[in-house]
Amino acid sequence: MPKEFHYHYKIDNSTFLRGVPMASLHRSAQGVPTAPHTLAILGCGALGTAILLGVLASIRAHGDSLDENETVSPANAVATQKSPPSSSPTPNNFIACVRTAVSAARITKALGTPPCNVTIHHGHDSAPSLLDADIIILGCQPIDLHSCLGNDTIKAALHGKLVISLLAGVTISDIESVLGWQDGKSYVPTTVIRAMPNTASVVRQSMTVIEAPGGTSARTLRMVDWLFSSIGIVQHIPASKFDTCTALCASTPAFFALFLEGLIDGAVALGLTRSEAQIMAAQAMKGSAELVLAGDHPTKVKEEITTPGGSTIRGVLKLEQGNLRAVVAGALIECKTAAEGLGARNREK
Ligand SMILES: NC(=O)C1=CN([C@@H]2O[C@H](COP(=O)(O)OP(=O)(O)OC[C@H]3O[C@@H](n4cnc5c(N)ncnc54)[C@H](OP(=O)(O)O)[C@@H]3O)[C@@H](O)[C@H]2O)C=CC1
Ligand SMILES: O=C(O)[C@@H]1CCC=N1
Repeated sequence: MPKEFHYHYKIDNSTFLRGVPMASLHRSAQGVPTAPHTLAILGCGALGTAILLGVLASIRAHGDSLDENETVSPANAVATQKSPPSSSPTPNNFIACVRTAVSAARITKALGTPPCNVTIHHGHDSAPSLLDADIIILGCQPIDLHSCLGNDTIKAALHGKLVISLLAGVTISDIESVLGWQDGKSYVPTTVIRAMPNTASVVRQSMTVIEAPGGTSARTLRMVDWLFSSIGIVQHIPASKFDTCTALCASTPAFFALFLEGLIDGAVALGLTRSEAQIMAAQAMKGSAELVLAGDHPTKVKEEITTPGGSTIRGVLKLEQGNLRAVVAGALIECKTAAEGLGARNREK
């Protein structure tokens, strides 16, 4: 039987209630502390850790009231939360579950000294830790869905709770069928929602799409919107668009990273240092994105820079010799198809 380990972080010397620093207890409108609310990340890998760090940073930025007035909210986002749900408790207690000690150490290192209560659990049976959780973010690889959720102790620990799946290509019904009880009962007592953030969650700049089945309670929707809008922008989408949005929201940071690498290599070839080129290229990319988020069409951004007979159009035409836009569109389509495949592969198990 594998050994299970727990690491508890105590941030200051304040009194702890069920492991939660008194200073971090959520207060209702009347100023009365509500019960601790626990968010677990089952499969706290690259993305789970980015979300955990982003949410903790959000809480740090807003103090013990968890007031979320600072959330990113562009005019065209369908759903963003500017404030935490007043009628539902927001998480103030966190559990990160992974399989291996190496991954637990990675999270420990990433957390540094967090001003919040976090428990890290590693081992192959996360069920005891999940008993304490109210909301579970599922962050394992799609191929690990069955090994992660498939045993009865885990299912029992999830009974009646909210599961937010990050898994690419894995549908809500895929998860519900894994959670279905083996004794023949057809109902699924766990609420399952899909969310597709990206690794910019760690700097609270994620683009997260959410699929919530009809009938999801308003309270649950407020909670999920608050959670992901605390680390970026949130948009609700139907199931039919999910794989496309997975490619567009979750995979494209890797595309942009490639573009940045090309720019940096070019700048280095021209004599800049890598570090100065990196900041300049990334800030130029960020500023361009901000212009589009502020309402400028990409064509306008391009046309305002390409002065007649100028230098920029020469570079743009060079990119078009490489068929840039068609290549990028094709890469996105490939990504979407591959995301669908991740789910299908899982169903064959
Ligand atoms: N990376 C990204 O940018 C994005 C990823 N996604 C989706 O998010 C999910 C996670 O991706 P990513 O973070 O990159 O993957 P990782 O491989 O980095 O993380 C997966 C984690 O799950 C843990 N795990 C697996 N099985 C169990 C188990 N039975 N109990 C507890 N922990 C378990 C692993 O632990 P251990 O390390 O100890 O083995 C690992 O830490 C995937 O489904 C992916 O499709 C979605 C959007 C973006
Ligand atoms: O590449 C992957 O498998 C995951 C899914 C979306 C982003 N990263």
